[in-house]
Amino acid sequence: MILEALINSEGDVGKAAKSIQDSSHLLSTRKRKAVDIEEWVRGGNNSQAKKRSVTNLKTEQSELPMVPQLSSKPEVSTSTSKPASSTEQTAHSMGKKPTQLPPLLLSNALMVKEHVPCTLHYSVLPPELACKLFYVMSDLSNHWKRNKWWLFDRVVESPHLTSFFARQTNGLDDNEDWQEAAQFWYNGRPTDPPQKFPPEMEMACEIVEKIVNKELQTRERWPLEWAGSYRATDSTAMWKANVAASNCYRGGKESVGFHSDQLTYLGPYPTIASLSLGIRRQFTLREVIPRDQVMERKARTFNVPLAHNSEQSFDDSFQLIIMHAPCQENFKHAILPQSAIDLYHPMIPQEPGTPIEPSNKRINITFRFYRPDFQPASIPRCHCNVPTILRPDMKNRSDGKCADRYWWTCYAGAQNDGKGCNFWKVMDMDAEGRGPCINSVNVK
Ligand SMILES: O=C(O)CCC(=O)C(=O)O
Ligand SMILES: [Fe+2]
Repeated sequence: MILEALINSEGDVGKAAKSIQDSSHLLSTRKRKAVDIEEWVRGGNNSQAKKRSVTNLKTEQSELPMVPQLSSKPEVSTSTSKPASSTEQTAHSMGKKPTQLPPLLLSNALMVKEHVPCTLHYSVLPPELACKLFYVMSDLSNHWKRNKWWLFDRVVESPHLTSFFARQTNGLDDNEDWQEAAQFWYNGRPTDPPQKFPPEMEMACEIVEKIVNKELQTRERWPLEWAGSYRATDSTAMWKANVAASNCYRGGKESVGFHSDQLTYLGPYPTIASLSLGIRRQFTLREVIPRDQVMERKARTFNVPLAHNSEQSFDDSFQLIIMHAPCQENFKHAILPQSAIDLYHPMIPQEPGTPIEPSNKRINITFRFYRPDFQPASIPRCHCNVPTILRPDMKNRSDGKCADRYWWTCYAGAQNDGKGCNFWKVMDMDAEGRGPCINSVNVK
């Protein structure tokens, strides 16, 4: 409903807020309205969010990627879009959301594979490497930051710490200056120069790449996936990581709300390999129901417990989850706050001869491939002269299976008092000279 109000008011946040206020579909108290906005930020229908009081919201806002574009009014022809039927429009304008089913616990790798476009992998790293990597990242995280952006009339912060790393080379050639040459943008502003992969992260990445490539051999490929060649000793390599985003959650309260990862530099149908170290937390996935199926399908939430690498003796100890295509297009994911946690007991002390200190931290490293055909220089700019972001049209999946349309939209508002422009453009892979993609090289 909030997104619709924004569209109807041509991206004017003030007008949108006023129309929501006037709407008879929302409850009348200010408190309830704030909770609705929170639900929207988190992707909606989250019973935990419903229970939280307004005063908690400030510390529990989710990170940027899930915030819909603040100016979503199309300024180019939408002739490729499928008009909503009147029933859908009525359902949508009444703010109806698909009924939720109770969450399903995916407690083993088979269940994960069956229900979501992800795979789970056990005991990925040698236990000592996993422990050392935890210590390295935990120390580095003392200097990490919370993401900040504008939401309506206030600045919000991500409820966890985050940092960005770039690998020595870009995965395509020996160019070691690639990250200095590339100015990435995030949250509507240029990012700080990325850090280099520490040696332990590089070792972990090489192991993760092998697992991802083995898995990809067995999977269906999607038309717009990258199909270029990688610099790899293994000629069968279908995926390389050249960047990593890392998150640190201290205790059970730190979290990340429902979002799908920004595709601006990843391109459509990315593969993202997400490694968990430290305390066990639950990874939650929720399908986004296409608009034309809202009346007949129910949305389900899936919970996947993710544990530290070295807990290999337990059957339910997972440490690497690979989000395959089309996870970002069809699902949102989150690490929701939890009231109780078990401390992590590292297997070796940080310094030889010192006592082992239990920790309440979870470190997550998501290894990603930034595509050469989605380099910063090739990203269209909006009327604010800020690089746009690439968003999948999750709600209008015409075959009901995957997004077939992506938009470039203004994101300048995230750093500019919430004020962006109306820029909105359909991404056209061929016309923009992007690729090669799986569909153009005829690989199944
Ligand atoms: O911590 C996690 O497992 C998820 C992190 C995440 O979703 C992200 O970095 O985009
Ligand atoms: Fe994410």
